[in-house]
Amino acid sequence: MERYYTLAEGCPYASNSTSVQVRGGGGGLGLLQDTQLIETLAHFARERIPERVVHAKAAGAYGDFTVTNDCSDITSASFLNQVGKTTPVLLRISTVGPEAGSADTARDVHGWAMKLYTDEGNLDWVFNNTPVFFIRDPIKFPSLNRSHKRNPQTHLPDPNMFWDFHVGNPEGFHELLHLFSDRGTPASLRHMNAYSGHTYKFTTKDGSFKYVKIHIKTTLGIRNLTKEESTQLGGENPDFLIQDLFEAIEQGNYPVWNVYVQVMDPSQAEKYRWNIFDMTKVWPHEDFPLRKIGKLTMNRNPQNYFTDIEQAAFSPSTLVPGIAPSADPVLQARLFSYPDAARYRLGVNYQQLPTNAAKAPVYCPFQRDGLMNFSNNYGADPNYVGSSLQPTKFYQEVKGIGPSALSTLTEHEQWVGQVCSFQSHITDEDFVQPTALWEVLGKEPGHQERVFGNVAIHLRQVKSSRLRHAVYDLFSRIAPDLGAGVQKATEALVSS
Ligand code: HEM
Repeated sequence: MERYYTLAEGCPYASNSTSVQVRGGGGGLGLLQDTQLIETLAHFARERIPERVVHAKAAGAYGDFTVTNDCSDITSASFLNQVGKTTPVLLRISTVGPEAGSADTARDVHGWAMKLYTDEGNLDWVFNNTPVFFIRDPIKFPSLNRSHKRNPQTHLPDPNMFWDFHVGNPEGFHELLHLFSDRGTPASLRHMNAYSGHTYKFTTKDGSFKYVKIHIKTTLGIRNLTKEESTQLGGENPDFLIQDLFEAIEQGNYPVWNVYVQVMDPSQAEKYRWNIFDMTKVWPHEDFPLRKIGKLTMNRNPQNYFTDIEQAAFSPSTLVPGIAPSADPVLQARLFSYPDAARYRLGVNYQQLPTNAAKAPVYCPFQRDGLMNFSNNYGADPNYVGSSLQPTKFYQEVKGIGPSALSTLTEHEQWVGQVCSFQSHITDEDFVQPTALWEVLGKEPGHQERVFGNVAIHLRQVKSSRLRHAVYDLFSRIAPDLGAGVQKATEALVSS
């Protein structure tokens, strides 16, 4: 049958050329009975949903994760239990601070949110393109982001606020060095890495676990923009990165990443130089080499950006058996914050939206009703857990998993409790890894000099000389030549 337009309830939509009016005297009065006009205006005014408070601007794509190497010795995760096993994936790559309409080539950390639709439920990897973060105490997160966003009076991005926050919270200088290196302006999302940053746990069926950090590395090589290129592209094509990814996939030029883990035994964590719950630190590869587990291929563009990408909700708390959060306080806070954000942004039944719905069977009859519930709402099933009238098993009973090896776990948990008071102290140790990063940048000709200019163009806008000098002092704690180079480049611009 030939298709024709209808209203949302199905009534044929007559035509779009005239609204129903009482005409006379050269004008026309609208009628309440013109449902077509009222519906179209009312729906238009409600088309927008709140944009994400951070990570608003993004590209998205679908693809597959495939296991390439056996890792059943460190995790019981079903999607990882067989070489060659493939899991469908949704990926959303974002900038962090600026709004949805901003230029995606602007200098920023880039978010990497991945939903793996595994056969034991969804797993979200909500990562960044940097292996460390600005803070290690989650209570600072809203202040951090407000300082990167707009001034409450001028409504302008404000470098005074930005550097004021970071001088007051110098644990972020490791991440700042990443941000103001070339890595802060990727030339393409296909040529970019991503990192869990946080320590996670890979668990096995006997209840034992390893600590892991996850690395996703492009097979295409890293490519970055200079500040001149990123500024020019920001003006000429503010959607440059989205377009690059979309067109590459459209042309069958599918980007591929390898996925690795660094693996640490809990006993090693207790003796390690760096606190493994401190997200301003990495585990150097010479201490914990990368172990390959899989590969990721992005091979399908969204059919509809709003339903596939904008309505997607990712959370570090969306986990599957075999992967668990560590005691990193920032990660712990994130486990709460993302579902909370999704309930606000998308509504309480956001898990039912097609892009968020698990492909594995879901049976959650104790979570029902609520606004915009569009499932069958579990019909007549009991709405409380453990009914004897309609008995339902738990995962352990179905899978035959025994009690955990609790003795070692308990001892380790005591250690975990003791080491979690590290957040507010800054010591010289906090500058050791940034110094190592500075030396790595030095191996690439011109990169260190570009960092001077990248910081200077931003820091020059700070009015307070005291604040600018506090920034130079902190960069000097990483490396005297870094502090001096930033100072020289910045002050030259200030006095020009
Ligand atoms: C205390 C620390 C943090 C808090 C409270 C926090 C909170 C949030 C919130 C509220 C959103 C918006 C979610 C939405 O509206 O759907 C978000 C998005 C995001 N965050 Fe965080 N965040 C934190 C740290 C981090 C870290 C350390 C990473 C990376 C390792 C990260 C990666 C992301 C990504 C990739 C997104 C975008 C998700 C998407 O594409 O929908 N965040 N975060």
